[in-house]
Order: sequence, then C-alpha cells, then structure tokens
Amino acid sequence: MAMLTSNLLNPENSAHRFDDAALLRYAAANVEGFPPPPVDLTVSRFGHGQSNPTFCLEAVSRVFPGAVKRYVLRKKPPGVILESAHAVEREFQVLKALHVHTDVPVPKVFCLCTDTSIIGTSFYIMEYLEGRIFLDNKLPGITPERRKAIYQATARALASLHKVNVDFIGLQKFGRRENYCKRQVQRWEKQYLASTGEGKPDQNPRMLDLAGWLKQHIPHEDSSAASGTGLVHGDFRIDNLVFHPVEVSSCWFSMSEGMMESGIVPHRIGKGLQDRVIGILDWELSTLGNQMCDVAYSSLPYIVDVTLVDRESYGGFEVNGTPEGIPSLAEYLAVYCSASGNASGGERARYAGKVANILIDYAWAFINKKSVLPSQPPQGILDSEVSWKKLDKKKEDSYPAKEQGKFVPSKKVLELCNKLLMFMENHIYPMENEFYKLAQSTARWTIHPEEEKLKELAKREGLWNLWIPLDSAARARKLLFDGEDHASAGHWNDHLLGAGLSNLEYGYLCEIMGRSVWAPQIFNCGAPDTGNMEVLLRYGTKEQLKEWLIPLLEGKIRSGFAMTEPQVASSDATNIECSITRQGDFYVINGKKWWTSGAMDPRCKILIVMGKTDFTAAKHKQQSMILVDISTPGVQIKRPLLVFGFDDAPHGHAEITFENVRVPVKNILLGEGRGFEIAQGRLGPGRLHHCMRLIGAAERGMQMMVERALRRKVFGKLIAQQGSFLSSIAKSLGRSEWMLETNATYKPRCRVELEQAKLLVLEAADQLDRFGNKKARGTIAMAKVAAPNMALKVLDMAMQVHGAAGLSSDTVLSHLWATARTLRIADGPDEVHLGTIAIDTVTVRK
Ligand SMILES: Cc1cc2nc3c(=O)[nH]c(=O)nc-3n(C[C@H](O)[C@H](O)[C@H](O)COP(=O)(O)OP(=O)(O)OC[C@H]3O[C@@H](n4cnc5c(N)ncnc54)[C@H](O)[C@@H]3O)c2cc1C
Repeated sequence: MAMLTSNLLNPENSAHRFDDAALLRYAAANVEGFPPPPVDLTVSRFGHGQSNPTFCLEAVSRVFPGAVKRYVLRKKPPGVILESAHAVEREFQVLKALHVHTDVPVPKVFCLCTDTSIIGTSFYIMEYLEGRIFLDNKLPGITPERRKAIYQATARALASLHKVNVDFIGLQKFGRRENYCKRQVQRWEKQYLASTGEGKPDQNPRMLDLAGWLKQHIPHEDSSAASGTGLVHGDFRIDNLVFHPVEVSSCWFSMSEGMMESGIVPHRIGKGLQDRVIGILDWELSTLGNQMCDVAYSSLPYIVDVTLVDRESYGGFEVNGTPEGIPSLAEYLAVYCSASGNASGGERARYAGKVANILIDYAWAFINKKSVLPSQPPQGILDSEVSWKKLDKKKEDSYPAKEQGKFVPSKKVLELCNKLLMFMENHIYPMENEFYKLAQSTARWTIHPEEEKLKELAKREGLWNLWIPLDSAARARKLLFDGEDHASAGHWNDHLLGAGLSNLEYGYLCEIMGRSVWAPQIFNCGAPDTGNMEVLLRYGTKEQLKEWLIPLLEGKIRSGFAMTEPQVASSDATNIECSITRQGDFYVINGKKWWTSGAMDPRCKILIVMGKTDFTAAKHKQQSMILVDISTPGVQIKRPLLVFGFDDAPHGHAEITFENVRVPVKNILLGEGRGFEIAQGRLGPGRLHHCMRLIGAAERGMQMMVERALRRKVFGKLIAQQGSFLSSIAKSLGRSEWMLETNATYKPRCRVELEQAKLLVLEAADQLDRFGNKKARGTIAMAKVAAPNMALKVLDMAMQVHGAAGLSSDTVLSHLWATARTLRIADGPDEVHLGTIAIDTVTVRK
C-alpha cells in the first residue's frame, strides 16, 4: 500500500527539538508566502529515511486559523559530523537549480540557512509535497495495472534527471564527472575495511575480491567526462519518490468535434496523472558522475531484496518472482532508455552488516550472469507506452559498426556520429525551447549567449567545420600556410579545416545536425555560410581567405549570399539585373536583392553578391560575384521576409538594396564574368547539405510521430494501436486518405520513402566525391527533388498524428515542415532540377 506523505510523520524527536520562536522568525522572513504572525508552529519528524533529519513544519495563522501551511525542513544531524557529510547546502543547490531551470520533479526550495544560531545546524526549508510514497518496492496492495504505471513513472523520472544539462543550470562544478565508478568502489572498500575486522563485524574476503573485480572492470567510459556522465542522484529508489496523491479511480469522457462528426460513441479515456512522480527526494548523495550507477541502483529490487526480515532467499524479483504488473528488468530499462533520451539512525543501520554480506553474494551472482537485456525486445511492451521502435532507433542512432557495404561509415565517421548524437541529446535539444523563446521575443535579432558557448564546446569536441571536403581543405592549407610556420598550420589542421571527410562521410553527420533547425550553426555547418566558405575555399585569393575565410571558419562572423532579385525570375540566374561596374580601383554596385538568408544576423559581416559586370557578353559570361562588407555605405537592409510567418530570427531572410556601393577591385571573386561558373560550384556540395539535413528533419519527425502514437490515446486506444480498425472504418465511410495513412500504414510508408531518399542523397554525395560536381549533377538534382518532398510528407504525417499541437509552435514540427517546404524553391525550384535530370538522362542515353 502507498503511504501518504503525512502518514510518515512522527511527533518531534527530543534530540532535534528546536527553538520554535527563532525558527518562526526566520521562516517568516525567508519563506515566500509564510503566514504572517501570530502563527502557531507544530514540528513533526518524518520517520522514514536515514539521512539528513527531515521535519514537517505546520504553520497555522492565529488570525485565519483555517489557513494551514506545511513546509519541510531538512537539516544536518546534531553533533559532530564529517565536514563533507550531510551537506544540506549541496542538496539546496541542486534542488534549486532543478526546480528553477528544468522539469525534473523536485520540491521548490525557499531558503538555506547556514546560521547555526537558529536551530543549531544548517538547514533549508522546502515545499511540502502531499503524495503517495511506496516504502515496499513490491508494491503490495496495488493493482497490477498501477504497479506497471508506477515503475514506468519511476524510470521516466530517472531519465528526466539524467537528461538535465548541468552546464546550463549552473551545476557544471557540482562534482567531478570522470572516474565516478572508480572513486565509488575505492570509497566502499575503504569504508568496508574501516567498519570490519578487529572488535567489529568479521571481514568477508569475498567483499575484498569483489572490490578487486570491480576495480578491474570499471567501464572504460568512466575515465572520461563525456558520454553517460552528468547529474547523478546517488540514492535513486522508489521510496525516495513522491507520487501524485490521487488514487486511481476516475475516468472521464471526452467528445471532440471530430467524434461528433463521425458519429463515433465516446470512450472512457485517459486515466490522468495519478502515477506521475511529483517529487524526487533525498539528494544528499547527488553529484556529477556516471549516470549508469543510478540506473543500476534503481534496478536493485530485481536482483536482491534487502528488506529487514529473516528469510531463506534474498533474491530480488528475478529470483523470487516479479509481482504481477511490475515490468521485467528489461522492460524497466527499456522505459528508461526510451525516456532518455547518516545516517540519522533507523532500523537499517542495525542490519548493515548482514545486508552487506547478502549484497556481496548477489553482486557475485550478478557478475556471473551474461547479460541483463534479452536479445529480443520484451513482449507486450507496446501496450505500456514504450517504443521498442524508438530503442531500435537508438540502436540505429548509435551507428554500430558493420563490416561491408557501399554506404558503411568508417570507424572515424562512426565515432563522430556517436559524439554528435550525444551532443544533440545533451546540448541542442534541451536548448531548443530557449532559442525559440528568444527568437519570438522583442530581442529576436540578437544571439542567445548559450549559442556562442555551445559553439566553443563543439570546437573543443572536434565537431567543427566537418563539412569541409578534403580537397578544399588542402587548397586552403596550401594557400594559407605554404612556406609558413608549421606549428600554426598544425593548429589549423586540428581545429578549423574540418576532419578531412568526404562529402559522403559528411552526409551521415549532416543528417544528424538536420534534426534541429538550431543545430547546424552550432557546428559552423549552417547555410549559407558553408556554401560561402566553400566559394572562398575554392576560388578565393590568399588575401580574401585571410580577410574573410578565417573569421568565418572560426565562427566569429557570418555571411550572406545575395543573388535573388524580386523583379526577375531568379531561378534562371541569367536574368539578374544587379550591376557591378568598374570605376578605377573600385566596383560600384547598384541593385535590389531579396531573400538574402542570414543577412539579418548581427554577426553577418560579409555578403557574396552576384551581379552583372558586362551586360553585352555571352549569356553565361555576364555575371560576376563580389565580396561586399555589409557595413559598406549604400548597403541597406530594408526588411526581414517571413516564411509562413516564421522570420527565422536571428538569422532572417533580408531584402537589401545596393545604391552606389563601392568595393575595392580586389573583392571580385575569380575574375569578371566568372560568376556563373562559381554558382555552379557553390550549388554542388553546399546544396546537397540541404538534402542531408532534410533526411535528419524527417527522421526527427518520424521519431516524434512514433512517440506520440505510442503515448496518446484516442477512443480508448493508443493511436499506434488504431491500425486496421480505423483503416477499415475510414474505408467503409469513404473518408479522406489521411485516415488511412495516419494509422497502421503510415509508419512503414514513411520509412520506405525516407530510406529511399536517404540512399539517393548518399549516392549523390558519393558521386560528387568520385566524379565531381558536373558528372554528379543528375543524381544531385534527383536528391534535391526527392529529399524535400519526402521530408514534407513525413513531417505532414507527424503533424497530423500530433493533432493541433503539430501545427503549433509548441513542437518543432511546423518549423521543420516550413523549412522543408522552402527548399522546394529556395534550393532551386523542383522544375529546374527535373529539367536537369531530363537532360542528364537523355545525355547518358545518347
Ligand atoms: C527561405 C528562403 C531562403 C532563400 N535564401 C536565399 C539566399 O540566401 N540567397 C538568394 O539569393 N536567394 C535565396 N532564396 C531565393 C531562392 O533561391 C529563389 O526563390 C529561387 O531561386 C527561385 O527564384 P524565384 O523566387 O525568383 O522564382 P522564379 O524564378 O520566378 O520561379 C517561379 C516558379 O516558376 C517555375 N519554374 C521556374 N523554372 C522553371 C522551369 N525551368 N521549368 C518549369 N517551371 C519553372 C517554378 O514553379 C518556380 O517555383 C531563398 C528563398 C527562400 C524561400
């Protein structure tokens, strides 16, 4: 049975009696909303738990006696204790950071008092959470259905805290991330040795063997501060969680307009939030470190049962049977994976020696087991909202190495993929809301400070300028460093000229970046900068490279590409009218451009402008490209343009006029009349990147669609379970195609189209690497048609499954969709690519 929080209260323990008057004065001054004096204060102690003593303060206003307010006070134990033990200050710090900056369920903290004159030790006061606490992890007296939900909620709560990015909530110095397991084992061993032996309980040699084994089997990632490290609770178990207080009983009816229209009888839907965790308690052992330790510790009931009764077997659920409804260990771990993304006395202390020996035995038994997870996904898990598809996806996402095949990433690329996936999970997705918030505020045309910090982090992690193809990097290196000091060239090799990847290799990485509209720029891989840098790398002079390419490669400035003009059909670049006229040592530019992406960005310093230097030359020799410093007199940004209402702040798409803009002759790229040639070069790799990103956007849409379908119930069933039922209903009613599409069939269909498009994009990248831009153009054109059209379909279905939320700005779907839609025009209209494909096909046939 569940205990309510209030059932765990005992009358105050004399060892912890306070000076009520001092405490009242302190609370009135420091606790937000504390009843004004005169107040009667009752202090009772929570009986459960054995760490920092914890009390309930009940404040009753004498003026309004009905107004009872409850708070929780947590303090250090009285008497002399180790400096580092019972650090309520740290608990306060972590709770505050989590409550203010994240959705992790924790009580709100009001104040930390380090003045020992108030109650004798440091303490803090926090919100009182009335809810259910399950002291027995077998959940006796609970229905199987609720047991399942409770364990799932537990796994999700753990995942939520593990997803926290400590760098963003001020906890980056909360502990040392690396060598957590190693330090833990060393500490246990030391404590065990100190508490056994002469005059104390006997030493168990198997414990020493166990410590030795553990030290030899520390997971290799433990030594680094990267993957799998972050905030660790340190004591995560079900009895440290407060669940929503309402017992399950209520159901309610809902009838949407759609149901009324279709005449479908409403079903009982939704069982509410009763099994939601509303508070994770007891943060005394929290720190930064290897989060898998929390996962392992929370799985302990499956392995060993250390409740305080004598019995024959201390085996956990896996030995003595899992109580009906409680998911298997594999299922529990699946939910976790899927969602991620003092001892102030007490009975337990008396049993510590016995418990230690039981744990030693079970630890050895567990070590000798082969694997925790079965080779196949657990059956029936779909019913419990968990997506094995998502786990499969995660497997996919971890890019396991294979041995052969055309599109098999190398080990180096695999490593980069895994690093990038981790970066997305840890740094990009958690920041998306923040970035959107700023982009919708009045400060929309400014840069979020975290963006620049993340860029630095990406640089440090070697995830910078990955788009640079080998040949372009080689040219830049030669131009910039030939005859110069090798040390500085070495620095460049390491940091700024990419990772020496081919276009195909970059394809795998670019796809991952495309999953968030905010990601590419963090890795200095965003449009139009990559295309512009590519132009400079291929065609720039040494001087141009030094002046503009270097700051672009460093991510210090951004750039725009100004070709399209409002008054002419710009898909045919021979139409453009902007003039670039030579006058002595200068070119003078006059014209009007629009849709210059990135020009609104405060960091945008340089534009590549396409215009005509000779209106009388041959059709494809009239155009030139020239570098224009955006601050040159005569350059005027007129307005940002909107795409389906998105202005894409702070990046933006600008309308710009050029009035007698004078730029030095040295700014011309490659030479007069070479603009078309450069445009062809720029449209190769740079634009294939769009296709790669679109694959990523579709993957994200697909993943969100699946998650939603497995979570959301309509008419009494999960959307994912509606399959054939609704299909046949839809058919018999002759309803529109989406009804058929959005159910059993949509996922496989999307996947087929996505895989087709992905292979085509990879093929185009491969051809680009092997045959060059010109020969690969037919396949590139195919990819440019296929990718946005596929992404639009997948994202459209994802939006459909999300209902109204899919169309709102509360999910990333509508923005991803809008971006994908622009690319059927912005990347050159489909029709132009189809024309290229036709010409290419005819030429090949001939
Ligand atoms: C979000 C966004 C960002 C952009 N960013 C930039 C940028 O950074 N820099 C820049 O210079 N431009 C940019 N553009 C502009 C983009 O490159 C142009 O819109 C595109 O080249 C088409 O030119 P247009 O709009 O003048 O259409 P038009 O050339 O007028 O074409 C209109 C339509 O005519 C049809 N059509 C065209 N050619 C053919 C054909 N051969 N056969 C059959 N039908 C055809 C197609 O249906 C096409 O959509 C951006 C556009 C958008 C929407």
